[in-house]
Amino acid sequence: MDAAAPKYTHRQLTRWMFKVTRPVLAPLLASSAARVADQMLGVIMLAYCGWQLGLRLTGLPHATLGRVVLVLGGIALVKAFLRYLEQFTGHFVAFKALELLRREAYEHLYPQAPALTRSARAGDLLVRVTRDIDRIEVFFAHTFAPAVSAVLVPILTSLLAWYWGAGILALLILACYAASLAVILLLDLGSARRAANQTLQVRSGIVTQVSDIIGGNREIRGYELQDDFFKKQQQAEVELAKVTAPTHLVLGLRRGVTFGAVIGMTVLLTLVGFGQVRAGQLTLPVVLAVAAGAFRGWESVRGVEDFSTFLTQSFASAARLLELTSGKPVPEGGTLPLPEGQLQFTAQDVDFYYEDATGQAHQALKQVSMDVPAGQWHALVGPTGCGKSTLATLFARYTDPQAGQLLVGGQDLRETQVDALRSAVVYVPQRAHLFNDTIAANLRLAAPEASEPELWRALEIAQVAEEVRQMPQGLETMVGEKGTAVSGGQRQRLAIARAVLMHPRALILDESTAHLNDELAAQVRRQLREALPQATILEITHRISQLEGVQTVWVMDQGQIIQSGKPSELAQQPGVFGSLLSRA
Ligand SMILES: Nc1ncnc2c1ncn2[C@@H]1O[C@H](COP(=O)(O)OP(=O)(O)OP(=O)(O)O)[C@@H](O)[C@H]1O
Repeated sequence: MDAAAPKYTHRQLTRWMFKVTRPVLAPLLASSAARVADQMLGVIMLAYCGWQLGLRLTGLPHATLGRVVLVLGGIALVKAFLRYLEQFTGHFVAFKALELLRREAYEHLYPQAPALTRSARAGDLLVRVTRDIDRIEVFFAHTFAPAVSAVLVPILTSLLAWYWGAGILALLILACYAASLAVILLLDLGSARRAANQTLQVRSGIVTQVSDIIGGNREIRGYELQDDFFKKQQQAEVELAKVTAPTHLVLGLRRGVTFGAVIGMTVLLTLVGFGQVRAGQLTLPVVLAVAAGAFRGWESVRGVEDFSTFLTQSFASAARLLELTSGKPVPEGGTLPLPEGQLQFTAQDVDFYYEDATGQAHQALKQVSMDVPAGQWHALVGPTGCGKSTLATLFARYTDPQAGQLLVGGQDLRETQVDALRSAVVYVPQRAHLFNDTIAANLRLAAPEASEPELWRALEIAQVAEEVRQMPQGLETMVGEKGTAVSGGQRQRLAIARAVLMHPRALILDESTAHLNDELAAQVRRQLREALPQATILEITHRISQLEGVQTVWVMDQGQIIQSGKPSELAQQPGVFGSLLSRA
């Protein structure tokens, strides 16, 4: 997946962000109002100081120092309260926006799984649902209120100047603010936006690398590849420094421009103001009040500096998240209940393609047609990578084929209710995932109401009960992250036990006994057959010499079914099955 942002316009992204975070719009407005009021009080404070200084310099009646301090202290108190209000509502908005965005992401991810998780890079996915969401949150925390105050504070400041009779100075303030805003925003376009997109891409690559390193730690140590991986990480860091350089250049330039502009504006206002004082059109206190107030009001424009940086990053992140959440839910539709009775499966002229990271399609299944008779045990065999798992996941409707049709009990899978299908047709994947929880909790994922005796029964069928009994914590044993605290064979049998608890009408076992010795594997198969006498069982296996009780075997090669029949018949015929058998 590419992190390219231009897929969506800023308008589309803004509309999407506001749509997702609609519930926080009211506090967002409150936060913005508090910010504007706070900054305007800042303007008034400094203008008051300028005014009092002007009165003193011109010998006009002025307030005592104590009174000035009292007035400033009073304003400061209100200002502090407004600042607190802005921060409080701003943080409320930010955390609520985080929650809403996360919910939006996960709500859209689940319907796309498991097709999405089969193809997306796990690290990149992780970055999108964590870092990208954090960046979008910044849009609400640091972007909206500064944008509002950057527009309103200059207008209100110049209105104040106009109210004091300094019309020309008011116009000058507006012109200076507008020019600076334009420069800041223009300096941000182009290179900075591209840099933000590239940065996200590189960062996502780094996270993918890190998750790869953590996952493949044993291999890296085993093959002594630490230096290679370290160098790879270093290269990525260098790349990151390279792509972030334009952003830093723009930031530095902008900081210089804004600092120069604030000084320039204050000097200009003072000079023009003095001219007007000399011409008798304005008084010195007004000029000093306006110049000081305008100087303070600059804070609002400075906020735009940060805001435009955050905005660029937020848009880039929003584009990546929107791309993820707008992925097509797989599968869709399906209103018919599952047909009654034993389940028969049919594939008719099925083609399936995987898309790689560059968007190129690779065909995994070619014109596959097969009939899996109901209520018997069948096997799917073939060399590695020939398409067995792909075909099996299509029967559980993890995803849909690009061409052809799949039927269950004579009914199109696309027309069948997905929930009904998934609770009746259970696919036990090659690398079944165990969650970092107890054995009991992992089993109850399939059947939350299952009693302890039911759990033990399922474990017995899967031939793992004895081992669990011997564990000090028994059913309460933690399986560790990704089930690393149990052996590969135990993990597989726990996954089988979990499937058994669903009382499936059809079971697809994808190399589910690969880690077991022949004898244990045969026991598991026998127990399963006894426990699920009516179920249709399709087993993907490399254990080709152990197909006792198997009615039909399909042999696949390079995405096609090339042989099918009873194992004993196929063993007599020339072909792939015979040669696989001779090697077994
Ligand atoms: N998520 C994926 N993205 C891209 N290509 C994939 C993906 N999964 C599988 N493939 C490719 O599709 C083809 C069929 O893969 P599949 O896993 O179905 O084969 P298999 O027969 O089950 O292999 P094995 O016996 O090794 O498990 C292979 O060429 C594989 O590289």
